[in-house]
Parts: sequence; structure tokens; C-alpha cells
Amino acid sequence: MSSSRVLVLNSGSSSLKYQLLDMADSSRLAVGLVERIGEETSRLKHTPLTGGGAERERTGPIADHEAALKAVAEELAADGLGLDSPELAAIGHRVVHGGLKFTEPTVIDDAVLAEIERLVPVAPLHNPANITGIRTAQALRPDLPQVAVFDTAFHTTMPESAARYAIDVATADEHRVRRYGFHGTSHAYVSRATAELLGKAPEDVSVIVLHLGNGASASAVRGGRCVDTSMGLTPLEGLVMGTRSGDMDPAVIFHLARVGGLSIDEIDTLLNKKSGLIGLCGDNDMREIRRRIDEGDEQARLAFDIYIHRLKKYIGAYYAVLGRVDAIAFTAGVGENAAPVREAAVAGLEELGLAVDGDLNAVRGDQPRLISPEYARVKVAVVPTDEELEIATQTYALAGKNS
Ligand SMILES: Nc1ncnc2c1ncn2[C@@H]1O[C@H](COP(=O)(O)OP(=O)(O)O)[C@@H](O)[C@H]1O
Ligand SMILES: CC(=O)OP(=O)(O)O
Ligand SMILES: [Mg+2]
Repeated sequence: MSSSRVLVLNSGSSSLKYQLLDMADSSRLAVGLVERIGEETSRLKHTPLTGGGAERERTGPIADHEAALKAVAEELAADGLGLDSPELAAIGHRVVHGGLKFTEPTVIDDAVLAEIERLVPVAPLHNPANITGIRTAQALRPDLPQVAVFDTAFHTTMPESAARYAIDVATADEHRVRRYGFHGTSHAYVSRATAELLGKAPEDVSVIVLHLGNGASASAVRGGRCVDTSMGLTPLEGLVMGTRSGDMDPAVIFHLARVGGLSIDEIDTLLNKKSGLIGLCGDNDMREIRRRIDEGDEQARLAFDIYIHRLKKYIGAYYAVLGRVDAIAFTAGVGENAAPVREAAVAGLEELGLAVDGDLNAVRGDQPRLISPEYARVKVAVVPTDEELEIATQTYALAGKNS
């Protein structure tokens, strides 16, 4: 029997997203999500996409990522798609921080795992969950190749002028302090798909990608290579996010510690989990924020305006970094769905050749599409990201064929 299936695991700080794909035709066999891991109200939503089974849900406490993956394995087994299947060729893991060492997808062995572990201090929300996912998957299928696909890999092409902070070089080098960038799998996929939408080769286009999910980042991509991105040492820098502050004067931290009396851990939690949209208005879901704005809520309005102001600054900055821009691509939950965000981010940039057509912007869909008017010199696009398909493709290319 040929083995062409790949299981993709994307472990977040409190969630586990997964997809089982058949790489013979890149089709999805099952997809699902475990949310609120570690809380009393965990929820597993499993959707089989083959064999006509219906969507299923489990609620109740799921203590950690190990328990979550075991529950996922049970759901898959119930559909005859269990992890013990000989058709499974490999397991692909999204790993958020790969430092500078990992520039390509990598088959995981003990040394690779140790390196991912060493990077925990610079990705405290993400790498520990990734490691648990890998260990649990290894225990379930020790014979299978497990592949790490790194968020940071695509950004390793950034020039030193973009990657370095302007701090003492010896200190920076000693502690590996530099800008790594994240969401790279998405930036790579979306920049390529945008070139395709324009009918051009990736080598021939310059694109600004705006990945606006709960975490959010922008990137400047020239000829298929990343030249700058908004996230830094950790996924805290850059745009305003669902719960993260993005850019601010680093002296805010000293002030909060010295004058406010907050501990470093408290400030870490404040900036990573209680800031951004949720800190500004109490909600991190753009749907809810738009609903409140429609009802005249001033706090939601201001949160939205701050979010847009930052986004616009990055569009301008990356326009300048690239010098010439062929397209701006909006992606991820907010970028793909929130027409008012796209409209507001581009408003007033006509002098830069940028415009959004109201009717095209209002169209919903899951295919890449242009939303700029015919005359716009710089195209504006909505390009749905597919990190899982990209991870599966890379995993299968590396490990699938030999198994
Ligand atoms: N229909 C919609 N309209 C506006 N925003 C949406 C819509 N659907 C999802 N979102 C936004 O997308 C976010 C989730 O994006 P996603 O890319 O799935 O994030 P992550 O991968 O970081 O969990 C939600 O928090 C919400 O703000
Ligand atoms: C790196 C990062 O911010 O990831 P996510 O958006 O999944 O939190
Ligand atoms: Mg995401």
C-alpha cells in the first residue's frame, strides 16, 4: 500500500490545529481544532472530510497538549484514519522559533529537538507547545519521520540591516538578540500565490504581505525572498495584534517596572496577553469590534483606529524598503474576512498608486482575488493563507517519499 498521507500539527499556546492530508492529490481527509487547552472548558471540533461522517465536538477539560493530541488520535481512529495507519507517511509540525540555524524544513531527531528547546526563552508562548506536540507524536508513532517546518525559516534571507537591532553588537551576539520574524510559512505561501494571481513568476514581483490573524505581521518580499518583516526577536514586535502590543518605546517596560512596580513576568503577560485590541477595548475579535463600532462604541472605534494607523505605517515603510511594489496581499482571519480593515488600511494612499474598489472588497470567498480597481498601479489582493497545506507539502517533499 502506498503511503501518501501527512498529518500536520500546529500547536499554539492553548490550541492545537490539525489536518490530515493525502498528498497524492493534496486533498484534506480530516481537519480539526482543540481550543482552550488547560482550562475546564476545552473543546475539540473534528471534521471528517471523507466517508461522509459528520462534524463532531467534545467538550470538557483537556489538561495539556499531550492529552489534546491523544484525543485527536482517537477521533481520527473513529473515522478509520488512525495514526496507526500504514498509509501515514510522515507528521509535519509547525515550529514557531527556529533561530538562525533552521533555514529549511528539517527531519526531527534528538539534536533538533534540543535546539528547539534551547529557543524556548525567545518563544515562550509557542515553542513549549510545539515540543509537547512533537514528543507526543513520536511516542504514538516512533517509526514515522517527523518534520519541523519553522515560522522563522522564510525570514532568514533578511539583510543584516533589517535583522539587527541598533544595540551593542557584543551583547546582541552573546544573547542572540536580533530580529527573526514569524509566520514565515504563511508569508512564503501568500507571496507566491500573489505572484500567481498577477500572472507572474515570484522572482519578478515585489509584494507586501499583511498576515492579520490573532497574531499579526507584515513582510516585504522581493523576488520571492523576504527583505523585512515586522516581528522581531519574539512575536511581540510590530503590528497591533489581538492580545499583543506590537511596537512601543522599550522604555515603557522600565517605567512599568520602576514606577509601576510590576515584575518582569507581569509586564511580559501584560504585553503578550492583555494588550493589543483586547487591552484597548476588551475584545480581540474583529467581528465583535466592528459590531460595537456600528453601535457607536467609542472605545472600540479608537482600538480600530490604532490598529489601522499601525498597519498603514508598515505599508508605507515597506513600500519605501521595496522601492517599487506590485501588490499588497491581505491574509489570515482578519485580512481575509474584514473588508473594513482592508478599506481603512489603504484609504488615502492613492498617491502611492493604491486603491480598493468598494464592490470588489465586499465580495466574500475563499479564492485569491484582486480588490483594487483596474486603474490602480499597485494591486491590492485578498489571498487566503494555507499554512497547513504548505507544511504538508514541505513535509512530504522531505520525508514522504522514503517511507
Ligand atoms: N468574518 C470575520 N470578520 C472579521 N474578522 C474575522 C472574521 N473571522 C475571523 N476574524 C478574525 O480573525 C481572527 C483569527 O484569525 P486566525 O488567522 O484564525 O488567527 P490565529 O491563527 O492566530 O488563531 C479572529 O480573532 C478575528 O479577529
Ligand atoms: C508567531 C505567532 O504569532 O503565531 P500565532 O499568530 O499563531 O500566535
Ligand atoms: Mg495563525
